[in-house]
Amino acid sequence: MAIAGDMGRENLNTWKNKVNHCIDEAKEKLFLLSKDIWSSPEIAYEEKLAHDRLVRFFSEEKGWQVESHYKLDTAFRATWGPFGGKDGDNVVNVGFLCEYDALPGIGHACGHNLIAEVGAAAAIGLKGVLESESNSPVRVKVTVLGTPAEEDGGGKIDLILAGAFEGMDVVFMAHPSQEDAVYLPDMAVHDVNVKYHGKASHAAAYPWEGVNALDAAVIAYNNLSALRQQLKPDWRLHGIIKHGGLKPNIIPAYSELEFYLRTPNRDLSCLRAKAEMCFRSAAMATGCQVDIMFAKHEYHNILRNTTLDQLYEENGRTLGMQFTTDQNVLNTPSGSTDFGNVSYVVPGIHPYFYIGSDALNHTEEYTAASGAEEAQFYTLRTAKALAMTAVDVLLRPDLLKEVKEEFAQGVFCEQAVSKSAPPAGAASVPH
Ligand SMILES: NCCC[C@H](NC(=O)CCN)C(=O)O
Repeated sequence: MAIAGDMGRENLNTWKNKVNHCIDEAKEKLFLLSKDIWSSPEIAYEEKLAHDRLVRFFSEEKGWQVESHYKLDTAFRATWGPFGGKDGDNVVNVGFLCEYDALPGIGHACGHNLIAEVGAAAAIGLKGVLESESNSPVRVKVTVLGTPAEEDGGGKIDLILAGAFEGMDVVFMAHPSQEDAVYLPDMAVHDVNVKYHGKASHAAAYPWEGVNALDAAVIAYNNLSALRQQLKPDWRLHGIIKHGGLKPNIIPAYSELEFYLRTPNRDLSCLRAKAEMCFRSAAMATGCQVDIMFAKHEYHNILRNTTLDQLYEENGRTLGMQFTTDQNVLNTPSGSTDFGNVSYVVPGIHPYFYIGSDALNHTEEYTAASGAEEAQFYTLRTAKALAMTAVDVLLRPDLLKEVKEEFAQGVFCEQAVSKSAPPAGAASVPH
């Protein structure tokens, strides 16, 4: 990777130091932003307070154009620029993503308040250096997208379909974890909701008149547990019984399950077909009617961009990050994210970051860690590494071209591998 002649390493370092300085200067208000989001956890598509708080944050900053309720009720967009370069130059549009949805019952147990903070901090850092350096060789626009509903539904996929990512050249976000990792293998996932309809009856007086929907749910659950043993080691299949009846002496007329089906790449069709047989056979065994409703969106696996990964790692190291080398962590399928779909439409990165705690995501301990002051150092360090990587993309000649070439090649290869994968945002499949 080359460094510009007249914009050599010294200049690059000056820019990066300024980025870090701007982020440090804003640290109090960034912590307040994060803490406010953390204190009022809201689930997917209901992040009204978080939306309003982030909109207020960017409206109070100078120079940002802020669009509330941008294409979705709880999404927003804040843009700054174009700035620098010469009139008529191509504009490089750098995107930072904020997530801010919480989990039901346990609040910000995945630390999405910190994702919002990282996105806001990195954007402020990049804008800060561009403003203070009047000689930006490229014409730059900074875009912050507030993307709701990562834990459920896939707000980023809604936004992709609504055109919100059009015109972006590169996109950055980071996710809290137990370690710093440039990349962890996030999987494709398709959520499915299953309802069994039976017939109520007195469970002791005339049980033979009933059709037991809870039995159907339990049989389906067991079918899927048996299926799991036959699946590839890197596939995942897991779920809950959401409704299982009202009272022991009423044969349950209704039950409901929710399952997530995951594979390492976008072709979920085989797992979907196998799971469907499990659900249908349980209906047949019990005489229930079944409704199988797949979620409207599938999440894709993340398409890696190693050019960006490498830069992020270099920048992170200069800030003292120690990236995990544990092969178990690096190669074990982690969860899923709707950033996977973004990674197929815009080149980008989604590194993971340590937040000062060994607690595991989706636990109450992680909720506490996400709101703790200790997480702040790591969160801002991550924002700095992202913004520094954006500086590399802007200042190093031909780097953006390299990033885009790798992206195009990656999309092409993935398409060849999973020819049968449905397009992003495939319609829900009622049965
Ligand atoms: N229904 C989609 C679930 C997404 C969820 N995401 C996370 O936990 C964020 C960390 N990757 C998941 O269960 O993977």
